[in-house]
Amino acid sequence: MEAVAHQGSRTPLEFGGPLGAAALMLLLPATVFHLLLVARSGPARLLGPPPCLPGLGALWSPQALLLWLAWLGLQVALYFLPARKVAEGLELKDKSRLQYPINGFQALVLTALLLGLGVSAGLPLGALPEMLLPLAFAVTLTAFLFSLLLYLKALVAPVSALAPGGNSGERDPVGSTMGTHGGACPALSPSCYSSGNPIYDFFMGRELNPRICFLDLKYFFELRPGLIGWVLINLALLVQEAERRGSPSLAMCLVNGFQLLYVADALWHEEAILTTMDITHDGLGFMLVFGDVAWVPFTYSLQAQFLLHHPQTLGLPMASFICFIKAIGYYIFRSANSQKNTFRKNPSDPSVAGLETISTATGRQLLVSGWWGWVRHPNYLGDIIMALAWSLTCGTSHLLPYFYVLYFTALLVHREARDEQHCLQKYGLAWAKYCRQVPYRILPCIY
Ligand SMILES: NC(=O)C1=CN([C@@H]2O[C@H](COP(=O)(O)OP(=O)(O)OC[C@H]3O[C@@H](n4cnc5c(N)ncnc54)[C@H](OP(=O)(O)O)[C@@H]3O)[C@@H](O)[C@H]2O)C=CC1
Ligand SMILES: CC(C)CCC[C@@H](C)[C@H]1CC=C2C3=C(CC[C@@]21C)[C@@]1(C)CC[C@H](O)C[C@@H]1CC3
Repeated sequence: MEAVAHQGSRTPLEFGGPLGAAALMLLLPATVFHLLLVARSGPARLLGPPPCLPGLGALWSPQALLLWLAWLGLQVALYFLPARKVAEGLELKDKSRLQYPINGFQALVLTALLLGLGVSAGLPLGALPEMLLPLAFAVTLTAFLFSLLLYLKALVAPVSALAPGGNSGERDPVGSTMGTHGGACPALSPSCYSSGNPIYDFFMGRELNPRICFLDLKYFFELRPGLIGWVLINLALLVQEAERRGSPSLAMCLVNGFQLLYVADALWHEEAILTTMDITHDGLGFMLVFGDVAWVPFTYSLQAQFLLHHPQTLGLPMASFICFIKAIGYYIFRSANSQKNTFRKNPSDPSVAGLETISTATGRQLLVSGWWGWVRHPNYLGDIIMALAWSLTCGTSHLLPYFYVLYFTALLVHREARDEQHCLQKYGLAWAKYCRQVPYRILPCIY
């Protein structure tokens, strides 16, 4: 995922430029299908070939497409229900701020209630695991189609609506935009917000906050259909395991509980997503659309998929040890995220007022003690520790369930590098000082 410079440009393109983007557009869906196939195979080899390649008949199912569209429709409807709060996003280029409903947790609870009603009325939830392959196929097709519509929409969007980054349109400190055609280009020229390569722009996305009325597509996709869909798939795998074996295993219950906690936590702290680089910086293109709706539900449920086909007996001592690891990871993840969010909202809040800070030229401050004085991304460390706990529920006989830990570590290392660049641009010398005071990025004394 090394950055390459576009010809004549001053801003490097990400993910290896157009070639890398094209390769990822093939590789990411191929990985989803590979994992779905090997998880149900006897040897469950992460690196081996899948037992057999499915034909179009096994992939294409109109029912799966209908099910996916119905799920999407349900999540859209829940998005429009009255929210406990309407939050404002960060200030945009034209000085306006967008509004976002804070009702993701409510959507999760209502989905659970509707599902409960459905199951008591005879909905065969345990049949869902048999549909994972055609479902993933339908979701992948719609992700391609939807990204194409977004790409076309961005062609007619005003320049003020285009993403400042992800497509080599980073702002330099004097307000012009470092474009792709060599030298600084005028901030209002659309070509400054495009790599000039349709494949790259399709992959990275160009429009920052595409909306259909009040429906903010990026915010919606990042938190609703895929994230809640992940919990639903896990639950369906648990139900099928109970149907096959009389009761769900301890390992399956732990994975379901841990990942439900993770999703519920994200939805409970939904407002925090508004300051992430995905929302404030990246365009909405294939990477995020596919990542949100296909990659998250179908690969993040890998441990539960593996457990259905490869039952593990987990003794109480091992289960307690795994719960302990999960608790440590969650504690670091949640306290670090909350400390920064509280500090950003109100630096004089008693819980953060005593922490040491560095002032920056923007008027904002950086924490240099507490969690953020330990390493520069304590929340990533907590997240990786939790990922390890999820995989440990699957035992140590196979590498496959550890795919998530490996992928996730790579994702966060790459994300940390991108965030570092943004912070260096934003905070300049103050960021360099922070890096000197807190030299390690994610893992104390090592990285
Ligand atoms: N499960 C998954 O697939 C994924 C999970 N995640 C998780 O989502 C959460 C959010 O991650 P992400 O958005 O990447 O990044 P962070 O929440 O770590 O946010 C980074 C931002 O925090 C601010 N910041 C950095 N250092 C300091 C400091 N010392 N003091 C004050 N502010 C600071 C900067 O923004 P500013 O100064 O502008 O406020 C920086 O850009 C994490 O817990 C991560 O683990 C993320 C990606 C994928
Ligand atoms: C397909 C590619 C390999 C990359 C896709 C990336 C996406 C899967 C992730 C980008 C940022 C994400 C965040 C979350 C889920 C994964 C994606 C969408 C969270 C919502 C997970 C829960 C956390 O509490 C907040 C995260 C914010 C970023």
